[in-house]
Amino acid sequence: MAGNGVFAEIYDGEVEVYKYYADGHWHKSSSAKSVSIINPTTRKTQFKVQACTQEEVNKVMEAAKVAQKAWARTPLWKRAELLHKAAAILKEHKAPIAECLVKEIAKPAKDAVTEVVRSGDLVSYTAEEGVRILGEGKLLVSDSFPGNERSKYCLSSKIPLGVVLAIPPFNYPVNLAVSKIAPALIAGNALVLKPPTQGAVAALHMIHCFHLAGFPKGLINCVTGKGSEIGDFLTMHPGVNCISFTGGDTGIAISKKAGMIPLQMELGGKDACIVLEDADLDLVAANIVKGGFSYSGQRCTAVKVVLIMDSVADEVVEKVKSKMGKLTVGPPEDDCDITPVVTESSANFIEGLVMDAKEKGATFCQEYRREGNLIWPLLLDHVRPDMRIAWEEPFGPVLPIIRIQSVEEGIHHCNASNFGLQGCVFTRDINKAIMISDAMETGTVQINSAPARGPDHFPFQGLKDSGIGSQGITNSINMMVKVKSTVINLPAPSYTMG
Ligand SMILES: NC(=O)C1=CN([C@@H]2O[C@H](COP(=O)(O)OP(=O)(O)OC[C@H]3O[C@@H](n4cnc5c(N)ncnc54)[C@H](OP(=O)(O)O)[C@@H]3O)[C@@H](O)[C@H]2O)C=CC1
Ligand SMILES: O=C(O)[C@H](O)COP(=O)(O)O
Repeated sequence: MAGNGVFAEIYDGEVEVYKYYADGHWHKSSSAKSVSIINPTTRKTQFKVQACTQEEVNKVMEAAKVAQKAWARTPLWKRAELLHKAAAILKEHKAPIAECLVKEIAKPAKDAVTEVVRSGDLVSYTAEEGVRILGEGKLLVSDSFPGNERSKYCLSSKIPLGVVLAIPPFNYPVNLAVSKIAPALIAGNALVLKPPTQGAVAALHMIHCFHLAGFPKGLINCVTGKGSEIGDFLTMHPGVNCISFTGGDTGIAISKKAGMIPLQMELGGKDACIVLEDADLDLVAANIVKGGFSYSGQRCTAVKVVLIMDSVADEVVEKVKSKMGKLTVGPPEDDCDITPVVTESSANFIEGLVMDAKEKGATFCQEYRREGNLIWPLLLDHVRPDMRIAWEEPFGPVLPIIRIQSVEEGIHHCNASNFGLQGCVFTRDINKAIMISDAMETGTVQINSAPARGPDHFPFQGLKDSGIGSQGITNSINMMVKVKSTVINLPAPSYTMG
């Protein structure tokens, strides 16, 4: 059960508020204020977390800075050992953490468990990858540059950045937190996590698993509060040496305000699915349903617009409709496919897109139905570029289909988007697939499968408004270090003899 057993320490039962984590301990905020987490299904307060103060953030940053210096001196194999321990504890306690995900973000029960297990695996893989890539440096010799003899040896190695600020979004509050925490730690950095409000309690449980693993005090910290209230103070804090953020347009605002520090931004997407006439239409339909409706479309990598050749559109629409009819709709506890979207304002936003499409003449393949935050899956056919849903990201179970007359028209629509996260193309012709992939202005193109971030060691990046930098385990480790060179100057040129 959440907040019980080994997790009792993180909960203040008297006032029913979860504590925040700093300097190796669980604390109540001096603000005496809390932030409510609303269960998307019941629309009632499920949990409360501390509203941390600026003073508390200052203390966390100071402690993190001190702890980081000692951590950077900790042998790499020991850092990896602790990460492996945390991963095992996380997986051992998957049930109570998954329970939080069900209650806070209405993630279907089985997917909630998968998120925690995937997170444990990600932490272990990062430990292994870190040992490999951080254990190696480079030796450069000077005589490769014109005019030089071999009188200088340059040793370059990877050193930590300092304090990494991690801000994940609501849809993967555990997995997208550890995808920042583990690379930061293996690389010798300290970490301050600001979890999303919806998902904060799952994140606090996850942090407790790192606490139980025995990381040094002050190295890992988790401050809670509304992003709109403490977000700016955190992201503009002089103690922060790197920000790794996943979320929506907030990330664009952060990148304008942050100082001269490395940024890793994974933002929104409008992932297009381009379907050619020669595609395997059963495969297409299965991937449209999986890609468009998993976790009710609340994935940055969800299929968010289908661009389909007119000649095969009718057949695909029928196949998709038939598969959508089998999706179960209801509470996450029952492991339904479609569950309530995260907040009422999110449901209202989705409804706004649907009503705009209705007014402008889109074809509704199902009746629009909503109860509270629960929106039934909806396919909108004959969507045109003048409709908002052709461009905006619903982050809900509503999928537009735009019929195209040529592949060029599909590529043009995809590239006219301000987003450039992922996209996919369905065809049996690999040559065409490669050429379309090259033409699509997105960070990743999937051939004959729906977009997806995983496996978690694959590079994952967005172009344009979809992000800065690249994630994936290896890229995240490399992003959270800087290069240090030490140059050995020899008294005379020296050449290695054969
Ligand atoms: N490319 C990717 O990998 C992904 C992108 N996304 C995108 O994220 C969006 C949905 O996620 P959502 O969580 O609603 O995104 P938001 O951008 O609203 O929030 C993301 C995180 O930022 C915090 N935050 C809010 N305001 C500030 C601020 N001023 N300064 C610092 N942090 C702040 C939030 O905290 P709080 O909850 O307290 O407001 C939350 O932890 C969609 O657009 C989606 O496409 C989502 C997942 C993955
Ligand atoms: O937040 C998201 O939506 C993810 O980064 C996408 O992850 P997934 O493709 O594994 O669902």
